[in-house]
Amino acid sequence: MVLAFLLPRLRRLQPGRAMSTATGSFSLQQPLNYRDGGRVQPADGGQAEDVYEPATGRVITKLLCSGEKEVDLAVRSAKAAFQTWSQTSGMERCRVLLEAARIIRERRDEIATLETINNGKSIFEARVDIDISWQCLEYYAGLAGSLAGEHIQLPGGSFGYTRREPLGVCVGIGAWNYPFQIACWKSAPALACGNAMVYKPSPFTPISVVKLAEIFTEAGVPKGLFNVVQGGAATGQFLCHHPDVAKISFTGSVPTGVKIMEMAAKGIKPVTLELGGKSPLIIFSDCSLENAVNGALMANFLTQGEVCCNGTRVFVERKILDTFTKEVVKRTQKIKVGDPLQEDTRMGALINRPHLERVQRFIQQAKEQGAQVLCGGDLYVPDDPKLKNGFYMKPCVLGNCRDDMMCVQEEIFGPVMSILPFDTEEEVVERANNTKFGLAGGVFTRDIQKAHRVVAALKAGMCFINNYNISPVELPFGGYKSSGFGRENGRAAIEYYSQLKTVCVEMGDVESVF
Ligand SMILES: NC(=O)C1=CN([C@@H]2O[C@H](COP(=O)(O)OP(=O)(O)OC[C@H]3O[C@@H](n4cnc5c(N)ncnc54)[C@H](O)[C@@H]3O)[C@@H](O)[C@H]2O)C=CC1
Ligand SMILES: C[N+](C)(C)CCCC(=O)O
Repeated sequence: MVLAFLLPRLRRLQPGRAMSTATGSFSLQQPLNYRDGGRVQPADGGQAEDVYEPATGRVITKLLCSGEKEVDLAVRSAKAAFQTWSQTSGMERCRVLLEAARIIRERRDEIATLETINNGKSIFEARVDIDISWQCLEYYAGLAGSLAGEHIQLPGGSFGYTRREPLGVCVGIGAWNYPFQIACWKSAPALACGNAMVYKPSPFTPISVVKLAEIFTEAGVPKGLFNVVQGGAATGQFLCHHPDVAKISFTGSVPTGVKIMEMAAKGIKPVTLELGGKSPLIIFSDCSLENAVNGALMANFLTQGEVCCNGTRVFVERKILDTFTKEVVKRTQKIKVGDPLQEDTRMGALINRPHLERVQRFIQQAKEQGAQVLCGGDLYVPDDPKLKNGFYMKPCVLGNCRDDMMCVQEEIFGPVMSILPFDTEEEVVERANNTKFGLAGGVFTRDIQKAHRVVAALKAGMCFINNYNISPVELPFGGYKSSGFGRENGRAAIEYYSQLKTVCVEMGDVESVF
């Protein structure tokens, strides 16, 4: 069972507060910025952008982009909240974060519904995202009380100790594929460590993060500790350049990651970069075929394939190429695409029209370069008239692929799997690593030595053996090479939201050199 890791946690779920919004009926008038404990209109900027419901192509609200003044107000407010929050004990922070986790769990359906409306992913998946989100808050709540330094003995009874201190106002900049979850992956460790955060979601998905801000306030974080500013690149730049910002954690594309690092360099600000990928999934002939097929679907088709760590280069040992491919194609054709708020839908709509067209161009180019479309790839227009203008396509499996094709080299960020045959372990490891990215990788085999040997050789930050794309919050997540650096989740993230102070204590007299 691919989702088995979640089941013990899901059993603890309280019944969700049901939300009955139907696709095509949602609209929002409330302001989308959040500052000092409430929703506000931005103080300046004000350029309006349409926000869409991908399932129908409708505009559901307008986003007002924040200008320099608004960004400054948000950072100032966070700085003031930091003064009190950073002085609380870890146990106090733990209690507040646990309360926030509890509220998210209670409003799971409501938040998942908003996420589905604004992102286009199926409600089934959105609920899993929200579960991972509250688990993340619970996890860092648990760590908050035990953040500690070391005590080191020195000669003559002298000693030193280290303190793990917060950084100050951290900036989170998120992508549109996991709007609520990305905000939790950043804010939970940031707040647990005693920091404040100003968060800027993607302008495509501005809605659910404001709910998170409201929940933090309700749970008892000081006003201003978690502020939201809305906008695109210009707003992001104001944030990155702000002198009172201590750290930037970014999730998004490689080109933007480069710009973020350049801006951070000017202020000597530490950065966490969670960037794109083109990860390999290696299927050996001695695998459990059923698990490998399930794994390949998990690795390619969650959130319409708009997942950074997707295993989109599926290397299959030639001996089982035909059997594996046949089964993967059969299962892919059965994926129910359509209204994402329907309980039995498993693939919704892509984020917007330009992105859908970009994915289509990749498929067209793949065909021109000699790949064979084994299934899907075409636009899909559901029968339901209200979905006619939605951004749907059928999940696609490409055969006859070669390593030099664009579809195998570039991140498509859509539901497109490329199948590549291989003959030997040595060969496949070399080909798997032959990429500028290094976010994730996976291997399916029953041979445990081979499994560990292969993942040890993969140049990627997040490797899976006999599964793919599950995300226990206890495990660090992040990339190698152009996929970025720094880690989210797990104990490792603490290091990226705190700084170490060393205190050297003299118990004797000063022996001066002079
Ligand atoms: N490694 C990871 O954890 C993840 C990586 N991604 C990557 O993100 C990409 C898709 O997301 P997009 O939102 O299209 O990426 P993007 O890079 O266009 O935008 C990401 C965020 O950065 C902001 N931004 C854009 N230009 C900026 C600038 N000059 N200064 C400051 N902020 C700026 C955007 O408004 C948005 O909030 C894919 O390449 C994907 O691989 C997406 C999700 C997770
Ligand atoms: C949740 N998971 C593992 C499927 C994806 C997380 C990374 C991302 O934001 O794309």
